[in-house]
Amino acid sequence: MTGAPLTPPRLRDDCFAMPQGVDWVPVQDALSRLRAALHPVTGAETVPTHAARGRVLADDAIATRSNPPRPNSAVDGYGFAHAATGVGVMRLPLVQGRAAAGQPFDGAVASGEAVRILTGAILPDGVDTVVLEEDCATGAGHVAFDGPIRPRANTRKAGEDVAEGQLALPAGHRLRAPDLALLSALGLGQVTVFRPLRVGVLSTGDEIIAEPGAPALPHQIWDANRPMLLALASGWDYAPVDLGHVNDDPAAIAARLDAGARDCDVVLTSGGASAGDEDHVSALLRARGTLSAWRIALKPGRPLALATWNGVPVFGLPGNPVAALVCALIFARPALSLLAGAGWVAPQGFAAPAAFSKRKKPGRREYLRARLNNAGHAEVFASEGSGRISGLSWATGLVELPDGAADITPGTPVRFIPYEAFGLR
Ligand SMILES: Nc1nc2c(c(=O)[nH]1)N[C@H]1C(S)=C(S)[C@@H](COP(=O)(O)OP(=O)(O)OC[C@H]3O[C@@H](n4cnc5c(N)ncnc54)[C@H](O)[C@@H]3O)O[C@H]1N2
Ligand code: MOO
Repeated sequence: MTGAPLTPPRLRDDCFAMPQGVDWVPVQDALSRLRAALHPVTGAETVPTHAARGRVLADDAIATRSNPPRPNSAVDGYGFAHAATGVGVMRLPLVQGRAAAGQPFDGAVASGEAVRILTGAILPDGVDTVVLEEDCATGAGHVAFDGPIRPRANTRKAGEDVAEGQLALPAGHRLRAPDLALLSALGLGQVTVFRPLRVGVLSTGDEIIAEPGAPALPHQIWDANRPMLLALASGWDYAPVDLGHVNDDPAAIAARLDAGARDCDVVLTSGGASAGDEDHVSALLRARGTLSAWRIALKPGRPLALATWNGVPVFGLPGNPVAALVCALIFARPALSLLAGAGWVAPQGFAAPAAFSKRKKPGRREYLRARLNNAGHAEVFASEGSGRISGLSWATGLVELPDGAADITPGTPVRFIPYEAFGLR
């Protein structure tokens, strides 16, 4: 061979080293840009309230009747007009009949008289106060108790929970079990909600065998990302769409992205996101989609490719399962929530003392697989290897290390974000 000798760069052996001349986008800036670029994409439909858990309100839910609709009793006891009572032992004659929930008292209670009343019963005319039955003696058609009693004691005001015309739940709210109680209590049998976001999930890679348990040669691995991402999507109450697996073949990947863009509102791919010889997803997104050339200062997950394909947002997640999950939780989750009409969401973490030591260089944010030990201190998985899937199961959350340098020793407060805070279940 002739010519100039090959001169390699100085060995750094750090795939997270920041190459010269590349603008690294801090995680927060990338999130802000993503948030600004997206908007809700699903239309609205009407569904019965009982079937609406997990759905996102497309319209404000307004109370068409007050809850409770009329003043009622909060306890089992005796009702009367407060004005006729005073200090010391009261003995009031009992009227015939009673007021019960669902069986209103027929008539009025004169001042100075009392009526038997049960929890949930509308206060009869003339009654504004109720004494607990445990505080009473009864006999010979009378009830006796020790006054004074507070005016309106043991009663509930009409509309004290929600008044007619009041906003019960705002558009954009994702309905949970207690919300179904509220809507039902207000008589709202149907709600207008966004159609569920269709989330396509596609795995790429010549080494991937799509179905676990199917025969695999030593150079082949079973697809771990697709089941994880499909389960994330359904756990977030979206409609997962299994786009399957394709080999590292640009035409096949393009065809599957076409199908995804046709049938889905957003597509999550994994693998081929970085810039290697076989990293066709990022190459395709760059050539035929609109790849935002962000290089995100993040570990793991730096190769995340954010783009649109035929107008549909595509999250080109890294193939390493740990990086795929971190990128899905940090980037896809808030973005999907926004696309689905529920607005941007940020996970709520909290400070926990570290149970580990780590010195971190400035310039990128890091997420570590973590869990709290019995003392409530955050311990981290033994390896930061991005292919160590077992660590994802070992963990109950992530420790987030800030973009700047950090020198963590046992006891240093670190931010722990439980999996639950990412809606992961
Ligand atoms: N020379 C460099 N090599 C790598 C760098 C780098 O900066 N310089 N970055 C590394 C990092 S960080 C990541 S992350 C990966 C990014 O990889 P890609 O998104 O291009 O993904 P692949 O190369 O296709 O796969 C990476 C890894 O993950 C496995 N994989 C892929 N899909 C699945 C799946 N569905 N289930 C389970 N495992 C999967 C794949 O077999 C590879 O082992 O690049 C590093 N390399
Ligand atoms: O960021 Mo790679 O994203 O570590 O595995």
